[in-house]
Order: sequence, then C-alpha cells, then structure tokens
Amino acid sequence: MENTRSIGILGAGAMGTLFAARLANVGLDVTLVDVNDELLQALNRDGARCHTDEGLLQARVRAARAEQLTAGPALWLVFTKSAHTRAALQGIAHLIGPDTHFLSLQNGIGHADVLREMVPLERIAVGVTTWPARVMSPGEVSSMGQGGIRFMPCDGQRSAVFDLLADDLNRAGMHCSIDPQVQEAIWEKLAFNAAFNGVCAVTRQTVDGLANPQGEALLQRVLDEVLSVAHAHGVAASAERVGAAVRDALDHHRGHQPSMLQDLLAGRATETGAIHGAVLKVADRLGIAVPVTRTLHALVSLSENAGAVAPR
Ligand SMILES: NC(=O)C1=CN([C@@H]2O[C@H](COP(=O)(O)OP(=O)(O)OC[C@H]3O[C@@H](n4cnc5c(N)ncnc54)[C@H](OP(=O)(O)O)[C@@H]3O)[C@@H](O)[C@H]2O)C=CC1
Ligand SMILES: CC(C)(CO)C(=O)C(=O)O
Repeated sequence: MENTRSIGILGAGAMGTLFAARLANVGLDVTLVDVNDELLQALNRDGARCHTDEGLLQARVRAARAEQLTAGPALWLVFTKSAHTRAALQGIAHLIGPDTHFLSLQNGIGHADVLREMVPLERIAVGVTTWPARVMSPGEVSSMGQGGIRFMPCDGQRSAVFDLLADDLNRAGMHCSIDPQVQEAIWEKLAFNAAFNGVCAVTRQTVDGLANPQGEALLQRVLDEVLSVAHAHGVAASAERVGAAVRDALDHHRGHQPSMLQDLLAGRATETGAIHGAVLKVADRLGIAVPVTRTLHALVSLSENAGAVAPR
C-alpha cells in the first residue's frame, strides 16, 4: 500500500543519489531534480546506484531538470550544496503547492530561513545525517559504513507527513529518528564542520594532516568558539560528543579531504556561508567574539573569489 508514496530530491549528487537509491529500493517513487544533464541521463538510464557494505543497491528513478517537470511530489529532500539552495528552490517554484513539505539535512545552519522564502515554517523540517556519500561516476555513489538521521519539524510539532517520512527512511535501513533535541546535533556537526572543513580548506590538508599539536590546537579554538555561541544561543551542544567525533576523524579519516577543500580545489562554491558565516551572524547578534572562525570565513571566501566561483 505504502509503495506508491512519492518523494522528490533536490540535488542529485552524492547524498541525493544515496537517498534515492535507498528509498526507491523500498518502493518509493523517487524524482530527482538537478542541473547536470550528464548526471540526469545516467540516472534515467541506469537508475540510482549506491555501493554499500552489503553490495550494490540499484533502483529505478526519474531524473529531470526542474523546468521539464509539470507536477511534482508533495515532499522533497533538499540535497544541493547550501550556496545553491535558493536557486534550486526557485527552479521548482512551479511544483510547490499548498501541501508541499521540505526536509533539509544539509550541513550548516540557516536552511530553514531560505526554505521559508517559499513555504511556511510548519511545512519545513531540518536535521542532520551521519550517512556518508561520495560520487564515483554520474549516478553512482559509494556510501560505506552505517549512519543515522535526526530531524524535527521547524514548528516543533509532529506531523503525519514527517512521521511517514521517518518510517520510510527506517524501512530503507537509514536509522531515522524525529528528535526534539535536534538543534544540539545540528550545532555539534556545525562545530565539527567549522573546524575541520575550514582549517583543511585553508591549509590544503587532509583530515589526518591536522593530527599534530598545532593542528589540534587550531581545531580546538574553533570548536570552543562555535560551542560558546551555541550555548549562548540556548543550545546545549556537548563538547564531549564533538571532541569524541573530532578524535575519531583525526585517527580514522586518513587521506580524506573535507568537502570544503574538495569544493575549493574544484573551483566550486563552498559551504562557508552556511557554516562559518552562519556562526558569525549568531555570534554578532549575541556579542560573542569568534576571531578564529571569522578569519577562517574570510580566508575561505577569499580563496573562493580567487577561483571566480559564483553561486547559481
Ligand atoms: N557527501 C556527504 O557525505 C555529506 C553531505 N552532506 C550535506 O549534504 C548536502 C549535499 O551534499 P553532496 O550531496 O555531497 O553535494 P554534491 O555537490 O555531491 O551534490 C549537489 C548536487 O546539486 C546540484 N545542483 C546545483 N545547483 C542546483 C540547482 N539549482 N538545482 C538542482 N540541483 C543543483 C549539483 O550540481 P553541480 O555539481 O553541477 O553543481 C550536484 O549534482 C550538503 O549540504 C552537504 O554538506 C551531509 C552529510 C554528508
Ligand atoms: C567528511 C566530513 C565529516 C569532514 O571530515 C564532512 O562533513 C565534510 O567533508 O563536509
């Protein structure tokens, strides 16, 4: 009965393809929207392909440019990079009706503000995911290991639409919970990304390249700043949990270039606006000094400008 449920995915890169493969594999009717024609062709021809610890998941999906669609699902997952969210939403404006809902699991904060330009708060949910994904070829991703998803509707109220989505994600084996404390998880991931992504992007180091006293001291300065902003903002983000995640990354993410470094090297817009920039906005409003985060934001933005990166 549930296998005719439909879902849209905005952005068919690493995460979009992972979620498409897993959700289509349990019977959902998945539509992906992207701007890359080679990718769209591959998805329509071969389906969404995702290499997992259990083997290859491959499932039929529909993929199109926004302007090719005349009708769309009533529920969308947002998986563009944050600099592209507004343009992507404007692209599907003609598909958004009075019942259209959105979930953003993007890194950083501030996504609900962008979504609110298109739909009211009660139809928006935000959260985090620890599922990893990496593009291998168009429409083919690798997602090894396990992950989880935590999200909460932005108005703080449970709703049938988002409850059913959580059920679908759990049927797809993605370990999803609806979590009233999700802001803690969001700010903990924000601190982690502000530190690793910023320092690695500026220094051109992989994650394990920071496993030395200088690198770890710099990471700690950023973590302390972001956590102090979170606490002043009323979010009880845990220094212990972030510290453990950082230690694990330093010890195990050998050779990994955080996405911000990958984006810079490829001449793409980074997510420094939704990560460092968003921390600065809250810090400035609350009068908290965050000099290292501010400097990282300036340095990453200057590097982006050097590569003439423009948001689309
Ligand atoms: N990858 C990971 O392991 C994780 C990523 N995240 C977060 O998830 C989000 C998505 O990340 P990821 O999947 O890695 O990113 P990708 O860059 O792999 O995918 C984003 C896709 O969106 C496309 N896109 C750009 N502009 C538009 C538009 N206007 N309309 C529709 N599609 C568009 C991009 O095309 P093009 O490439 O041509 O620009 C690309 O195919 C980010 O916020 C990231 O931080 C969270 C957890 C883990
Ligand atoms: C992989 C990780 C966790 C950074 O180490 C990340 O979030 C990113 O690359 O953006």
